Amino acid sequence: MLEIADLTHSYADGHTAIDGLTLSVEDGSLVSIVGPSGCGKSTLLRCIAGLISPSGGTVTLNGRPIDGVPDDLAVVFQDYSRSLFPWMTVRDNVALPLKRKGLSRSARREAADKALAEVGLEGAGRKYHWQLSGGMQQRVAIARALAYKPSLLLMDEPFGAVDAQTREDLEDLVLKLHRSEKMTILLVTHDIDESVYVGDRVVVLGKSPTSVRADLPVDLPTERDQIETRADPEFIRMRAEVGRLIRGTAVAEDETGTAPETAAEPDEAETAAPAESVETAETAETAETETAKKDEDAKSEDAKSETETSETKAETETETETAEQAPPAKPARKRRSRKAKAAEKAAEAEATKDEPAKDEPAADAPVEDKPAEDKASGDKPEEKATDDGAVEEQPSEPEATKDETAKDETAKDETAKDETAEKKAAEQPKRAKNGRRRGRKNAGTVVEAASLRQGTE
Ligand SMILES: Nc1ncnc2c1ncn2[C@@H]1O[C@H](COP(=O)(O)OP(=O)(O)OP(=O)(O)O)[C@@H](O)[C@H]1O
Repeated sequence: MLEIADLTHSYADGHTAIDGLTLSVEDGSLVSIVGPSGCGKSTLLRCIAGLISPSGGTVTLNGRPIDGVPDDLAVVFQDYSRSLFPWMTVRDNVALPLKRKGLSRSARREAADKALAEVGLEGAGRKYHWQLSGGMQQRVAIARALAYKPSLLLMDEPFGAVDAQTREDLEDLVLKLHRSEKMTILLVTHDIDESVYVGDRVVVLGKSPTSVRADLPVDLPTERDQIETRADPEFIRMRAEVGRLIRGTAVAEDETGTAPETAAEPDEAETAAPAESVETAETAETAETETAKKDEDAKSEDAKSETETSETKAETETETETAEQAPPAKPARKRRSRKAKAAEKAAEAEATKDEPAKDEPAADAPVEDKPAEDKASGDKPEEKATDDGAVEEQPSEPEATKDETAKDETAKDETAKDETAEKKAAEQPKRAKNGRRRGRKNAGTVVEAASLRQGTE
């Protein structure tokens, strides 16, 4: 049981996002949360996830006050590209949080495969997420939450970045998993129809500073169908009511002239600045989470190249190496010749092959085996890197490569652009490794803070 009592949160700049919000969520229910843009939905989820400490009130999960990210909680955010690691296979991404549960490697992989099968991605485990469509990537993110088996799953606009058809498929997937896994789900959405379609209840939040404006039970058959349910008179009535409540919030407050226009809380300014504030907060949060994850993963990845028994030693050595070598790694790279780079890539590819070869001899070649997808390996990571905190530093590498090519090579270097997909694939873990090393530099304190669990994104 999740219980939120008289929750209040004001940000450091004095803006109050939540004011006196009270809500109870029974175990096993799926509650949709809707509200006007900027009202405080994400702030509420972050308070529940323990990612921010509320200014006032209490949040308790199964009787325990939340004062950090609870162990049995998982979060799925809208932007899956931020939460999946490009240097890890889909399966390893899904298995990663399970380290927190102390499962053996084989148990983690088994659980990951099972979760992937549940979201319809059996067979995709050996690929990288950037080889998959947006909808498939979000399935991976859902599978990761699923594998973790949280008692509470928080979803913040989880289908906001996919097309309409995929969105419907994912809604049905969540409904199916909710029924089979019986986990409690809180789903924040902007989509009124979606809130009614998936929810057992729809909680409508009021304008910022938000509190619960209405808490409506959804009186529709448990089995939902995209065509029939949406044509159900009760569905139509509900969506109209929720719509009125959301719009009514703005109208009622506008009419009173109290909320938006006061100098104390100018709403226009709030919505102009907020977008950036929110983005900044999310980016920082994701970067922190990812840094924490990178740290965890880097330890594991480094250790993988050693024998099982020498894991600790490998980790220690790599840490030392990182501390000493990480800072100069980037400039040094720019000066390396193509020959040296090629040798390095080959070595890197070999190192990468070593790891899966232990458990699954053919698993190392998800990219190599698929020339058609190799183009993606050259393009997608760069794209992702642009807006992906985790990979933020990675894009500089392809750029650096281009610069170098321009400076040091002549027409011959045009050929370098046509490097085989194998080389690009081999380069991917290389970039990733550099990213991990950089990330690790900052990871200590984040891991110490420990508020960000592997199960959160
Ligand atoms: N880090 C922050 N510092 C200051 N104000 C913030 C911060 N994060 C959010 N806010 C403000 O708190 C309010 C609620 O933001 P929040 O992101 O929770 O709203 P939301 O309902 O999730 O928005 P949206 O529907 O647009 O996703 C907004 O006015 C926003 O500007």
